This record gives sequence, structure tokens and C-alpha cells, in this order.
Amino acid sequence: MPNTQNHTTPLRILLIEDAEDDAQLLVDHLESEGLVFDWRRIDTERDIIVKLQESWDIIISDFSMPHLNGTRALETVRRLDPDVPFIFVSGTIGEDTAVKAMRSGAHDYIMKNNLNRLLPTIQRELRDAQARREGRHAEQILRKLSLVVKQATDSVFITDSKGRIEYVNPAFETLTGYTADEINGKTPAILRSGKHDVAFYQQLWRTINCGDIFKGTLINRHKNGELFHEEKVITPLKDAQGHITHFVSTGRDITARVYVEHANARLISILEATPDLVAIFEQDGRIRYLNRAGRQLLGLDFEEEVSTRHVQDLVHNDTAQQHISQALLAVREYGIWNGETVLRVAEGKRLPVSQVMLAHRNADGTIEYLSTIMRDISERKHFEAELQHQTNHDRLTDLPNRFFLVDRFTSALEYAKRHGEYVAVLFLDMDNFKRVNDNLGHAAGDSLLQQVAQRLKGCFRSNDTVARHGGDEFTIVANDIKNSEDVLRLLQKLRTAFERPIFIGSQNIYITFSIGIALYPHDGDQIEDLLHHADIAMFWAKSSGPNQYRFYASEMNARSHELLKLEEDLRLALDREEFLLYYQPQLDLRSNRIIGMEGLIRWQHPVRGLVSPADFVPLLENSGMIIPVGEWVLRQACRAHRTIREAGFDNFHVSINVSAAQFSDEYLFDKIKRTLQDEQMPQQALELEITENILIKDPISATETLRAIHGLGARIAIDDFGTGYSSLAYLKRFPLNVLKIDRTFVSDLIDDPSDAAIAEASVSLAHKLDLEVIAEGVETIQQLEFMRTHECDMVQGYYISKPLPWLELMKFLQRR
Ligand SMILES: Nc1nc2c(ncn2[C@@H]2O[C@H](COP(=O)(O)O[C@H]3[C@@H](O)[C@H](n4cnc5c(=O)[nH]c(N)nc54)O[C@@H]3COP(=O)(O)O)[C@@H](O)[C@H]2O)c(=O)[nH]1
Repeated sequence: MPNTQNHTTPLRILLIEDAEDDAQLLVDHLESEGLVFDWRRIDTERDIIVKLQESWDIIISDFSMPHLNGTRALETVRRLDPDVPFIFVSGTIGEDTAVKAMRSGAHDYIMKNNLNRLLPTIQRELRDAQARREGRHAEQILRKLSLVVKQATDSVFITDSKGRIEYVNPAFETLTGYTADEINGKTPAILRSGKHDVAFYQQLWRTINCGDIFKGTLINRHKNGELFHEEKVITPLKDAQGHITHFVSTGRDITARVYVEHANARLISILEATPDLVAIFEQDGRIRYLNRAGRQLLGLDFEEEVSTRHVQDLVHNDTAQQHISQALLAVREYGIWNGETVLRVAEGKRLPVSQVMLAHRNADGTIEYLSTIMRDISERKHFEAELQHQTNHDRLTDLPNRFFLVDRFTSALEYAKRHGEYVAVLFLDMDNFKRVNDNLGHAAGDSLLQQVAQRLKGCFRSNDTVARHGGDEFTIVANDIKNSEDVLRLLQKLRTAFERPIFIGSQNIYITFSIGIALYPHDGDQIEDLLHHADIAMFWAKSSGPNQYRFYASEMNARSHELLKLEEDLRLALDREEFLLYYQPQLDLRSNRIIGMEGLIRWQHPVRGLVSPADFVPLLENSGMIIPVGEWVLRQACRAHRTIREAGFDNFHVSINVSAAQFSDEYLFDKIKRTLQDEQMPQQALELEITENILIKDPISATETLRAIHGLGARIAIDDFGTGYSSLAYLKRFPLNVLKIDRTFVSDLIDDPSDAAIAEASVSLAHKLDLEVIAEGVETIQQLEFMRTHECDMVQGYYISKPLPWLELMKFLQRR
């Protein structure tokens, strides 16, 4: 017979039976019915307690036992296992007892003499026990589920198949504002917002009525009228036959997310529309997003291009890049940075911008990204610069005003202190301004001041400052002043600039100034002191009459006054033919003949008498007048030589001095060539004396000029040899003919062995270089004999003759 049980393992049956035979009888019967099972027999309450530690599929118990009564056994079993099927099999149990036993938890009772009913009863009880277990399990799950639903943050409601709400969870109540009591029995249509059309709901119902799951976003309306967005899933529930019995709706409130998305979209459209540059970038500066204004400014069209850029690429130069690096550090540290920088925009142009940089942090405080907004401040900058200019400059003349002057003055003093130079402060007061203003009116006065300002500016270098002090007063701060002569040159420049009149209306107005001068550090090292002293000096100048200047330090006044006057006179000297050329004879020690002469300039001043070249040649050189005057000397010397030639003197030369300023005259060569031709001068009869400085200052151009002159046939002598820094070896590089030993070595050579040694060595070395040697300043016979002994070729000096005027020279030559 087949085993009727469902177990794959044998059933486990516990027999509570005192009679072993009866137990065996029962076992035999069940086995004969085909039941496969394990079994145990027990007959005490203690055994029950022990055995029920194990699991049993069914318990079959006798009712009347000597040591245990059936009711007691049932109670003990039920206490330990409420579910296990319990069947009484007894020969003695009466109807009443059996009913009572059933009420106490027995599942059935069977008479021992009617065991046929036992197997079906066992099978039925096993099934029922299984069902009970499953039911209880289902109940537990349901309880858990309902707890989950109750505590869920998603809103849940359940309707019947007609859509009438049967259950809502607390989240639903919160989301919709309706309580379970208010809404149970109603349909979800109560939540409709009017934002979806009829077709939308028809589609929803069609889906779920077909047994499919609906997923979608619904806009519903809260009890208070506000809209909310729900991400919804509606699942139909079916019974065993597949009929829909319920619908379960779960919904997630996504209103905030929808708003954020809307807000983001809105934000992006705002960022794209703003004229400010907005960038979002990584901590290291790589750009994630650059708005339209930014892309246009930088000429970047594509997102890929933007993403390869660095925020530092946006800015103009190294300084701005450093700025941004510091900003990145600051924003990481403090979360915000405010500043200004300069953007590099199209065509390498600069755009000043104000900038705010922000750090955006994650919930844990780490930085997620950085953002910056930059605003074009070029107009403001322009305005600021304009304002700054207006603050610093005089409205009428546009010259720096006195406040800005102090600024520039401070820098000038700092520079001069560092470089050991002078700074000159000139205080200028126009002599005749009041008259112009009174006679021609204020407009003319203003125009005059403007033109004067322009002319003053033209006299000075850009690092000097010409400022309007107020009214008709101007202050000038001049840098790079090496000595008082430099100041005089400035004064001369000023005078020259105002030699021309200023044209106002229909009038020519000549302008003169009273000028006070103070020198740093001579007259003070504080700005206020220097300005005050220049002012005082101006007052002294003014009180001496118009067109005067005064140094604050009186000793400078005398010297500078003299120099300036001398310079003024010098300008007229050439036209007035006040220059003379003296000649100093030169003796050839080999032949004992006068073989040449040096032309030396003199100035016959109408008042001062004969002025030494030492006093005016430097002025000629500084003013550039040496060029026309030097040309005069050349012509004069060549003419004199012509007369000497014509008087029968052969093999005679004339030397003249050529200064550095003449050497930079690009026409020097042409002038020499032309003069030689004009005076039909044998070229080798002309000797040009140059100093070492000319060679050292610009050796390349000096070589070129010397070669050209040498090429003409003229001789070149190196003058003042030994006073400069050159050596004979150095001189070898130049085309020279004569070396002139300076008179400082000659004057002491009798008493000073080192001078004697220098003179001796100079002669010997010069000869080795094929140069002739002439010693100048020979005043005694001893000096002359020294030179003769040491084979010097020629001598020049008072011992032979002082420099002589032309006629006296001729007499001298004839005498010799
Ligand atoms: N560029 C030009 N420079 C010129 C010119 N004429 C002269 N000078 C230079 O001026 C400096 C002074 O010249 P000067 O006062 O004429 O002095 C010369 C001689 O008088 C003087 N000398 C001559 N012999 C003696 C002497 O025995 N004792 C003594 N104490 N002085 C003497 O030496 C001067 C000659 O110098 P040098 O030119 O070096 O031969 C002077 O530097 C001239 O160069 C000119 O036309 N252009």
C-alpha cells in the first residue's frame, strides 16, 4: 500500500501508552496501512517534557493510564507545543470525556477497536497542522508588512477593485493632508489637481485594469490646495482565480526634486543670459562650466574646449595668474574670496574685472566644486583712473598738482638717496602774468598758463616733474643731477624755450620767470624743507628784478651766475670774432729745428680780457658749441700753416685739439677733407690731437673715424698720454702716429724717479710701436736734456716758447 503522507522523511509519531502491546498493535496497524514512520513510546509526564524537546509530527495518546491521565498528558503537550496534532486512541474514553478532550485541544479521538479511522485522521490532522503553520507564517509576514507600510516614507493606499480606498498609511496622510477616516471609502479622484487631462487617467485605469503595473509621475493636490508631484507605482492584486481584488498604490513625493530641477534649469538659463562671466570649476582650477558671456569673452565655442581650460587661462598676465592662485588658496581655506583681476580677452586685450569666488561644500564639509562670478569693471576702472588723474592734476594745465608733486618728489628723493645723486627743485614764478591777466582778461590768462605749461613740459625729461603750484607758480623736480652745471643747463634750456614769444589773441607775449633753486642734499633732505628753500630763493630772485634765478645756497649763485653769463657770451663770441688761435712751437730734438706748432684757442672777452681755454672749452663742449668753434680752429690752423708754407718753411706741421664732442660729429671727416682741400694743405702737415677717452668711450666708431682721417694722410697724436686708463698695447689697435707725454710726468721727472721711469718707458715703447714721441710742458733745460738723452723725438713747452699769437709766432720762427 502506498504511503499516504506528504513527508519525504518518515513521519515521527510519539505514542503515549503504558501498554506496550497496545502500542505495538497500533504500530502494526499503521504499518499495515502503508504508513512509513518512526515512533517512540512514553508513559510518564516527565517523558513528555523530555521528548517534546524534539520535534514530532503527531502525538497519539491513550486516555486511561496507571501513572498518567490523558487530560493531564494533553495539557502538558499543549503547554510545550500548541500546534502538534494530538489524537486520543483509547478503549475506555466515553462520549463526554472525548468532547471535553477535544475542547482542551485534542484533535480527535478513536476507539481502539475501530482503528480503521486512524490513518485518515492522521492524514487530515497532518494537513491541518501544515495549514495552521502556513497561516501563522502568513500572519507574521502580514504583520511585518503592515508595519513596514505603516512606517514607510512613501505614501501607500489600497483600494478595492472599484478603486474605493480601504487603507492609507501615515505617509499618505502627511502627503495628502487627508486622514484615513476622511478618505476611506472614497476614490483617489479626490486628489486630482486638474493638471492631467482625461486621457491620462483613462490610460492609467486601462493599464491597471488589464492587470499591468502603472508607473508614472502624477501631479496631485493636497487637501490645502497645494500641488505636489508624486512618482507613483500602482499594482493590481489578484485572487487565486486571477481576478483583480485590490489595487496597491505607492507614491514618492518628488516635489522638491522637481522644483530643484526646475530651479537648476532656470538657474542655468539665468547664468547663460547674464553679462557677467560665471565659471564653475574643480578645486585645482579646471573649468567644468563657463557661461555664454565667458565663452564669448574668451572666444571658446565648444564645451570640450571649455573643459580643457584652467581658470588661470582666463587671466591676462603672470601677476593676474598669481592673483588667481592666491584666490584658490584663500577660497579653499575661507570659502569665499573677493578681489579684482584682469582677464585676457579677445586679441590679447585686457579686461579688468571684480571677482567673487565661492567654495561649494558637500555635507561632510569637503569641497565639491568652486564657482566664480566676474564683472566687467573697465568703466569703473576708467572712471577711477580719471578721478585719480583729476585728483592729481591741475584742471587748467593738466600738469601734476602740488599733492601729486609731493608723491613724485618722494620717489625722486628715494632714487637719489640710493644712487648718490642730486635732486633739484626749481620754483618758478612768472614775472609778467598779472599784467597779461589784467589787460587781456582771464581767458587770455588761462590760455597763457596752458601754453606755458606745455612749453615747460617740453624742457624736461619724462622722469622729471613739472607741476603747477597754483596761480602763475610752477614747481619742477629734476632728477639725475650730477652737479650745479646740470642745473644751469636746465636753466639755459628754459631760457631758450621761452626766447620765442607766446601768441595770445593777437599779441605776442614774452615770458620770463623768477626762479628759486634748492638742491638735495645740499639744501635739505626733506621735501618740505627743499620746497620752502626753493620758495625763499625764488623770492630773492624776484626781488632782484625780472628774469633772475637764485640758488638757495649763496655760493652757488655766484659761480652759476658767472657760468651762465659766460655761456651766454660764448654764444656770441664766434660771431663777434672774439676767438684767437695761439700757436706753441714744437722742437725736433734730432735736428734741433722747429718743425711744428700746436694751435691753442684763446677767447678775447670784451670785459674779462683773455679767457683761458680751461674756463670755456668745457662750456663749449657741454653746450655743443665746440662743433662750430672746432671747425673754426681747424680752418684757422690750416690758414696759418698756408702762410708759414708760403713764407718758405718746409716740413712743418700744425696740430690741433679735437674733443670728444667733435668726434661724434658725423661730418668731422668731410670738414677736415674740405678744409685741407680749400687751404691746399699737405695732408701729413695736419695733426689731430685726441685724448684716450675718445678711444675708450666708443672704440669701434673711434677706429672707423680715425681710419678714415688717417686714410686722408693726416697724422693722429694721442694727447695727455698716461693720464687715462689705456695702455700702449691697447693703443696699438688704433692708427696713431704720435704719442704726446703729458706734462704732469714731465714737470717732476728730474725729482721723481717714477715719473722719469714712466717718461723713459713711454718713449721706448712708443718707438717699438713705430710712434713718434713728443714731450709737452718742457720748462727747463734739464727736462729737455732728459728727453734728448732718452731719445724723445720732439719737445714742446715754455722752455722753447709759450703759446704765441700769430704775429709773434711768425717773428719767433723767423728768429730761429
Ligand atoms: N678742443 C680744444 N681744446 C683746446 C683747444 N685749445 C686749447 N685746448 C685745450 O684747453 C686746455 C688748456 O689749454 P692751454 O691753456 O692753451 O694750455 C696749453 C698750453 O698753454 C699748456 N702748456 C704748454 N707748454 C707748457 C708748459 O711748459 N708748462 C705749462 N704749465 N703749460 C704748458 O699746455 C696746454 C696744451 O695742452 P695739450 O692740448 O694737452 O697739448 C688744454 O687741455 C688744451 O688741450 C682747442 O682749440 N680745441
